[in-house]
Amino acid sequence: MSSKLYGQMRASSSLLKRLKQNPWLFQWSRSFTTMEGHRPTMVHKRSLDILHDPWFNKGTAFTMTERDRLDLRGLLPPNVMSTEQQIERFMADLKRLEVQARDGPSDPYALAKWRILNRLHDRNETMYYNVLIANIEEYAPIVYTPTVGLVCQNYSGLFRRPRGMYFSAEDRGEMMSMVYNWPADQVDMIVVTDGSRILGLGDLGVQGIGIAIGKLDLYVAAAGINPQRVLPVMIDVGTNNEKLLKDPLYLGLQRHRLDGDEYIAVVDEFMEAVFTRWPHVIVQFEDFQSKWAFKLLQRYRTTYRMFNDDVQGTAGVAIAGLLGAVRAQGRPMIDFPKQKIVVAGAGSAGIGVLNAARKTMARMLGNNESAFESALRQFWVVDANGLITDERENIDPDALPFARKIKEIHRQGLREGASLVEVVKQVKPDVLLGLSAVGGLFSKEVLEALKDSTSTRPAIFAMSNPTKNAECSPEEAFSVVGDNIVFASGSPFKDVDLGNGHVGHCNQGNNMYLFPGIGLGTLLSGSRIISDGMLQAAAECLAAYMSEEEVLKGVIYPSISSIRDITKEVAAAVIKESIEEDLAEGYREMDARELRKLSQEEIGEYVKNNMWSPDYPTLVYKQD
Ligand SMILES: NC(=O)C1=CN([C@@H]2O[C@H](COP(=O)(O)OP(=O)(O)OC[C@H]3O[C@@H](n4cnc5c(N)ncnc54)[C@H](O)[C@@H]3O)[C@@H](O)[C@H]2O)C=CC1
Ligand SMILES: CC(=O)C(=O)O
Ligand SMILES: [Mg+2]
Repeated sequence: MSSKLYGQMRASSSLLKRLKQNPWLFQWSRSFTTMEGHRPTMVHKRSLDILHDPWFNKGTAFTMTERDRLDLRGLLPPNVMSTEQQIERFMADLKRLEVQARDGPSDPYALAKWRILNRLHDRNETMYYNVLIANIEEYAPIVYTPTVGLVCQNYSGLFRRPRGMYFSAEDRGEMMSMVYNWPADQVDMIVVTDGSRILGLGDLGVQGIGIAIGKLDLYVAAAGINPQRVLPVMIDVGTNNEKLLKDPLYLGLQRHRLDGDEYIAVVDEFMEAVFTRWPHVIVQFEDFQSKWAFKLLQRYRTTYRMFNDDVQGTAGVAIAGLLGAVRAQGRPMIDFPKQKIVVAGAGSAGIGVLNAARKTMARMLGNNESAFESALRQFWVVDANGLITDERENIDPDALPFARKIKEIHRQGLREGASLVEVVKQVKPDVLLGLSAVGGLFSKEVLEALKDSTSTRPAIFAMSNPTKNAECSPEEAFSVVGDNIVFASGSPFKDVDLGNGHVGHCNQGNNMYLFPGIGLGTLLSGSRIISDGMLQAAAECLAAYMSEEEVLKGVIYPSISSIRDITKEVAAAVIKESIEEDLAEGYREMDARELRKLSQEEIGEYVKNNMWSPDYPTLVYKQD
């Protein structure tokens, strides 16, 4: 105890008296003076308990040695901040909010709403999910696209309390033990990203954890996964975003991304660690750059319960929408293989959609090799370098099957690298689908060209996220191409008033209609892996969800207000398929044999009964 403080205490007889009567006050004063004297403070807690205790929490300022001593490694972003930096980060964020509230995005208060919801999430999960579920239409655009994009872009400023785990390149060799720093013994769902391609916003490094949190919010709200059993994960292998590399307040590793075998070794170690601690967990890969999205999917999909949402979830949602667009023309779904489809964007999402659409067409055409080959003639793929043909040098192997033969293309009046507008003019497609991350790519000229479509009802899918990356808005589409189109976008837009009491319907074509059901169905079936058949069953279920009357009105996806119901149906379809493929091993007391005995209706009940609802449980105190 410092002599100065001791002297002050002696001088205060009333304080001494109070100290004698209240020993805890004495303890407090001792710990205060020891802190003054830089002697350690004893704490009787570790891990998240420390971070959730405002008395002891230092947040991002915990040093690495303290993080190891207190079981905090992995529970905080890896860059250790000084006190000054912490304050600077907070102040910079506060200022940013003021600017955004003045002249920010379309909803200037979106970020402020996110903060308020996030604070509630930190304080009271049951209430948070109650609010989210009851107001899903209003708040999905806040916790998910588009606002989650803004949140990720500003995450280093917004970060307050940790949520989820960070496995960084600096944690190599430690992951198997640090996974035990997570307090929950049971984890059902992990959403993991490496932050390399967040929505259409590019490499956001460690800040991409926001997307994993947003996706898991939908897992809880739509699929009824217990919020205590979800885990958002960031694998921080560095960033190639030069702005973040130069920003002293950036919370992630400030080094260029690991690549090649070093990168794979980190992801391998993470997968091994989480499946060792939680053998039944399901891992959703989210927003990995295409370079790794396909490779990691192939690497893990036959050994682990995992899927890639951008490749596989998006594909299923697109197939459901494409089949809806055929029905909206008043034609049977079986006419799908006759559709001419121009796809702008050949990344993880675009190629995922193309592969699934090709397979669906091939199945409808007889499911043989020639059907598989002839289906390819229905697609024209345009990327940043224009139309992809077999004349293209250094073609991405995943895009190769969709490269058009140059002779055929010349006959159509096209060439290698032809622009999107040229392609639309020559092909006159039934469908124009964008997964390019380029806002406004479907320019007035492109949309004008689509007016010559040979379809009775052209379909436009502007699927890139967030809102500013949409290839066009519904207003632009309806006003240029005409009232008789089908329109879908990845982020939500309002319906368009076409005048005379008519409404141009804006569908939200987003993988949120499938991933929660794929996860829930896999969990409740206890399927060993997530097969193509299970994903196909999910897509078909979504396609069949819309009534004839709805699709004829151009409504090809459900309203988000029914997301819990559609998720339940999708989960049931996934379970049924996993039983048929003999992959289901059961879940808890519902073993594989019992599962096989369930009727369609009983599977539906089983799903419903296992969905978590935000009701306060009765609490009983138990001493240690
Ligand atoms: N609606 C939904 O459910 C989903 C939407 N997305 C969105 O799709 C977009 C793309 O995602 P990824 O495929 O993973 O990205 P990516 O970066 O792997 O691929 C982007 C592709 O667009 C191409 N591209 C760039 N400029 C172009 C141009 N001017 N014209 C034509 N193509 C161009 C690139 O060459 C590349 O092939 C993102 O905005 C993402 O938010 C992704 C998954 C789901
Ligand atoms: C929706 C989604 O997964 C994406 O834009 O990446
Ligand atoms: Mg994604």
